[in-house]
Amino acid sequence: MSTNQKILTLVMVRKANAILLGLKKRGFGEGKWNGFGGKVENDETVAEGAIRELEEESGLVAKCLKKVGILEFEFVGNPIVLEVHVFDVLQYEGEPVETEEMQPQWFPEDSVPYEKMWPDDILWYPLYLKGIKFKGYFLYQGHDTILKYTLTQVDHLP
Ligand SMILES: Nc1[nH]c(=O)nc2c1ncn2[C@H]1C[C@H](O)[C@@H](COP(=O)(O)OP(=O)(O)OP(=O)(O)O)O1
Repeated sequence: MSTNQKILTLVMVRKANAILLGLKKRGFGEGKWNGFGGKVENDETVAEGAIRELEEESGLVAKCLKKVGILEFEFVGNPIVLEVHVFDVLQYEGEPVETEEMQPQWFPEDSVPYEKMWPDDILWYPLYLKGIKFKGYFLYQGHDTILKYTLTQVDHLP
């Protein structure tokens, strides 16, 4: 891993035809609805980081996770590349609770609040919701404008 790369997790929870999102109350992406997650610590695997962040931010304990995508984000003028590993939670325990970082809420899958989310979400959520694995790259100017991107379906993820 290059020193300019940061590994992050993004954990998606679904039930029936609804998806659980959290309104980020502070930090990176504040004010946006998003899945749960954050930075992977040095002493944990990416999957362990995903499980830890999900519990910290939503109160849910993931029992079974599947990696569904990898997204890379670059911001003009910033040498750091964010590598976000996206997981689907296949099984979990508990009920979502509001935490210091996130206010969780279920959304029907046909009413995802894309206008209040990262602008890349409307591009890759349709693949995610259909169960298609994906890899993406997005170059941002600020937090609202995507200058260019690539998004591809993949059969396998590392
Ligand atoms: N463009 C993007 N689209 C998206 O859907 N999720 C993104 C995204 N860029 C980052 N994320 C996700 C990854 C991760 O789950 C979260 C950022 O988590 P972080 O823990 O880094 O944020 P914080 O600034 O709150 O970190 P701390 O300083 O550790 O509290 O946002």
